[in-house]
Amino acid sequence: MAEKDAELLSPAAVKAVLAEWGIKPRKRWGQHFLVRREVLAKIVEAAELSPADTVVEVGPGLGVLTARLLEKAGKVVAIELDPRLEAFLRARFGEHPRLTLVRGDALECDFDLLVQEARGFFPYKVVANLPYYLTSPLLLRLLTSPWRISLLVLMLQKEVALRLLASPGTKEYGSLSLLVQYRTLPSLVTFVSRHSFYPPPEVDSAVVRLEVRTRPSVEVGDESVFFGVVRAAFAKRRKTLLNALTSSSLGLSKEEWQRLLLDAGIDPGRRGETLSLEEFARIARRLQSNSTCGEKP
Ligand SMILES: C[S@@+](CC[C@H](N)C(=O)[O-])C[C@H]1O[C@@H](n2cnc3c(N)ncnc32)[C@H](O)[C@@H]1O
Repeated sequence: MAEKDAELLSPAAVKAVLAEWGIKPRKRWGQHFLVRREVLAKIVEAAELSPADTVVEVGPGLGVLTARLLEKAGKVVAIELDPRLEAFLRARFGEHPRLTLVRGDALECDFDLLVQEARGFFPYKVVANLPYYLTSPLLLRLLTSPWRISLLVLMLQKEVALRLLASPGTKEYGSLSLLVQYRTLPSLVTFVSRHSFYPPPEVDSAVVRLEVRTRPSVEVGDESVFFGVVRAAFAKRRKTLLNALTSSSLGLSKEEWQRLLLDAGIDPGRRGETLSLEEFARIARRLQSNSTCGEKP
């Protein structure tokens, strides 16, 4: 296995294996294979794996990361969409006793159920070099499902990584930053050049580590109200918070929003992108206390 690994860590080796198996990489499935040993090492290190860990890997591809996860973790559940790569992986890993290979779309899978079926341990970790098109929908699903995940270590497009880590008032800050920072403690592991992949993508990447919080970072009451306020504020980035909220479907008049924002200690003339998580939470809590009293402000 070690020898085979070494072979798959150069563009020439990956190219040759793909040709041998008649696999043409599909751009729309984000098939850019990692060929840098140091990056693999950083991903595995950031996941802090032990034999007590179960890892779900999304998109194992040719299995370079899978092999390293298997060296450190107790169990690995790998979900691959492409039947051609699934066939390759089955040949590569054989009947590995600690690997469960699932052929399917990660967006359709219930991760908790897969781990349970694989007799894995909870909470588990998610480690993946993600196809770019999948990043936002998958993150949304992973962070809004009641699944028992303790940590995510993900390779994603650099620009998306910067959005996850962004602070209020920056152009990268948006609803994805808020969701991630609400649910997790995010940190940057490393930036990764496009030349670390074969075939190289058109953008650079980054690895991020998202430590899932046991409790969200702020008290928001009903989360659907909180995320409704966040979505409304960012739907019209150029508008003031007052105008963005008034034109949303949240149901208050301009005067009502004006009063609610002032009561929450927030200047209605600010833009949504300048508000911190705590300030959004304050608006959401006010909105809920209004409606539970049956009285509009
Ligand atoms: C960026 S490549 C990473 C491959 C490998 N892990 C590596 O690091 O070299 C993304 C992988 O995700 C797979 N993939 C794409 N869409 C997927 C989906 N919806 N569910 C599961 N796997 C998917 C692709 O076929 C590909 O193997």
